[in-house]
Amino acid sequence: MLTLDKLLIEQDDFRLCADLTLKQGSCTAILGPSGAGKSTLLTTLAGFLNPTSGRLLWDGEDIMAMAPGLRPLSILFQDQNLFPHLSVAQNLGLGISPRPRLSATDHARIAKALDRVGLSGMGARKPGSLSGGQQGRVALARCLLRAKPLLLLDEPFAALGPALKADMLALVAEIADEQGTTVIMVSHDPNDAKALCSETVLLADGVAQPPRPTDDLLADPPPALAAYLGR
Ligand SMILES: Nc1ncnc2c1ncn2[C@@H]1O[C@H](COP(=O)(O)OP(=O)(O)OP(=O)(O)O)[C@@H](O)[C@H]1O
Repeated sequence: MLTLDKLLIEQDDFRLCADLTLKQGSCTAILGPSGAGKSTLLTTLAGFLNPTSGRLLWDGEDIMAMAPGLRPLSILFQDQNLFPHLSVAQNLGLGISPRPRLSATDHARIAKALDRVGLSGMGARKPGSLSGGQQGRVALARCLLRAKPLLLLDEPFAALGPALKADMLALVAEIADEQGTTVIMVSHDPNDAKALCSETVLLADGVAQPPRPTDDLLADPPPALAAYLGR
């Protein structure tokens, strides 16, 4: 269970309060107008930004004092964060260990992860020689290898066409299901929320509201969400 306990995030004159709980293994979308603080919230969960006050608990343990790399989570951004000078396999190796030299076991795990995301045999390629969709798969494979219990997605597939994006969301759902991962996904597209997330947190007017069933929220959106959806 992930608990945002009276979290207050402030940046200059921006303020966001979050007091809510996400169930283990759940998949939650974060929807809200531009500038509402969706990315800021993920950045705070990931440990790159300190909140002004409040606690962040994973399974009852306060993880706020943990450095980003030690938190029980992986984060996937739109730009995928792949190192261009490293091969796909080396990029994936960084998900397992910071050592430059990988063991035979590491190589076997990397090959299996590549296979899982449909990129068998592409380990020697450089990210620049892959399509955007393939790069997304590599980044997802790296999260798979890290095998952290929490996966944060900040619009990672926004640049992909609708069919590819749907494929990637389906793959995330499958992998999260297999690993029992708790997923939090920022998106601008309510259809993404519907496709992947049974629950949605609405961010508006400085508040992250407790999660509600996505279908209910979209069928009867509160005014801030209705305005955002153009209804
Ligand atoms: N480094 C920063 N310093 C000060 N304010 C910031 C900083 N980064 C973001 N903000 C402000 O925080 C607020 C939330 O920004 P954020 O990027 O989290 O919103 P968002 O909901 O993800 O928006 P979008 O949907 O447009 O990506 C905005 O008002 C933004 O101007």
